[in-house]
Amino acid sequence: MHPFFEQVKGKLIVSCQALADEPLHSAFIMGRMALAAKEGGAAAIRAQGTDDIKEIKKVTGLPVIGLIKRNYADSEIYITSTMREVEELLSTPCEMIALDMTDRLRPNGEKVETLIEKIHEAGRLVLADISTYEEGKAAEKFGVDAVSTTLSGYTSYSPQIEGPDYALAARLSSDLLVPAFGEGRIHTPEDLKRMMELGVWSAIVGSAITRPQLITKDFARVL
Ligand SMILES: CC(=O)N[C@H](C=O)[C@@H](O)[C@H](O)[C@H](O)COP(=O)(O)O
Repeated sequence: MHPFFEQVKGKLIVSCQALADEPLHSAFIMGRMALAAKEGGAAAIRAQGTDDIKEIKKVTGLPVIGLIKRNYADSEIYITSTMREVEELLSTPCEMIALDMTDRLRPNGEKVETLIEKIHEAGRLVLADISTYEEGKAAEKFGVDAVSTTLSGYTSYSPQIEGPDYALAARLSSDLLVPAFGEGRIHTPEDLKRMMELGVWSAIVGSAITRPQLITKDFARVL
């Protein structure tokens, strides 16, 4: 097994992302955010964009799951959609690349197999971001190294629930041979604990730690 998996087993992975329309959009700030996450006990970082990934690696030295969010007119897929994003990510030192592996058409009709092959040839790991159990099973067949519940609630056909998709995480953890990560709407330490107790390999927390505009909103809405 790749050392990455030993490093993150039973641990917290923190997603440090701020897109161009978010207040903290800046590689410098994401580097500092990731350093704070490291000080707090994060075992790895999930990050968006080549500048952020390079800065986070330099500042923290932690393992990084890289992705690029980019919208295309002919597809709903936006997380590492095409070979263009894969090649950009391969220019960074990230250990693992997260790919949308939902059952939806990719831009330009590109095939996910080609992307997986390219990533593996470069000696990196593939994380499948999925929204349903069936997509997780299919991703495993495609030869990915791990799956994450990232997109549950973000495809039209997955359950639209407020909290984390514990049921999906539990099912994937018990049925798949590859590690399953719990991700998406883990808002509190209690949520994280429950997710881990379901048997996930590790869990990824983003907004509740690294999107202060959303954290503030949560406080402000009770007033
Ligand atoms: C759906 C989507 O695009 N999720 C993105 C995936 O990279 C990120 O915006 C999330 O922050 C990440 O998945 C962690 O989830 P949460 O922020 O809920 O803890």
